[in-house]
Amino acid sequence: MLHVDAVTCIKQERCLFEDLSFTLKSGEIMQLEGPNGAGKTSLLRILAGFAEPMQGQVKFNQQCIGRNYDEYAENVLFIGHKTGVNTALNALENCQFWLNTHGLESGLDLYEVLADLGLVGLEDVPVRQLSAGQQRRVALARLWLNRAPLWLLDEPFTAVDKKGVQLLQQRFAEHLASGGAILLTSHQDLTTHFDKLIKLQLEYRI
Ligand SMILES: Nc1ncnc2c1ncn2[C@@H]1O[C@H](COP(=O)(O)OP(=O)(O)OP(=O)(O)O)[C@@H](O)[C@H]1O
Repeated sequence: MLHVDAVTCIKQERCLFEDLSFTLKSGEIMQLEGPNGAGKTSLLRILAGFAEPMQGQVKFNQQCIGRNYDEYAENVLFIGHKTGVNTALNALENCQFWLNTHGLESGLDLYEVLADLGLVGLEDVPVRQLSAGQQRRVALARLWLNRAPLWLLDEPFTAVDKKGVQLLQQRFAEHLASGGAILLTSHQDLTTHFDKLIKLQLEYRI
């Protein structure tokens, strides 16, 4: 699904990674590990097409992602540190917005999705009035609303409690079983066993 070919990234005259190559196939989950500043977010942003690598290529289904970016964007779900949630809107309105912008009629009961995420009774509260973990849960509702096969998730468990982490990993398993692929950064180990878990370590280079 995703093919990273000899990618190099330099920021502020520091080489974060050089000649990095790997493949992520359907059904596989990759955890990017490494110390703060190693370049995990920088790599995810390159894979999402938000930043250009200094050298190398990123291919999705054999095609360079820049070649038909709009098509690629439909196939990838990126959830970064900035969650993309409109905090002036409530959880339900955010979900409706995501469904509308992706042109999806999911047929899902949004109240049910938000209930699964532990947001019962909070659907109508502006997101800015929710706790950090609850705001993160609203952002992660996109994992239930999106049909993109490739998920790029930057620290998805930040501020999420243990039960929430379990729920997310359950969702990951469903996504992988239906042919999706996931690349995530996380400073904590996954607690669910995934048969096809690949770990990629980025070192802090000086
Ligand atoms: N917007 C930016 N402008 C310039 N340099 C940046 C920018 N963002 C990050 N960097 C540089 O790139 C390096 C790698 O940052 P990055 O966010 O990719 O690391 P990370 O491995 O995701 O770290 P963390 O674990 O803290 O999230 C940083 O040390 C910083 O010097």
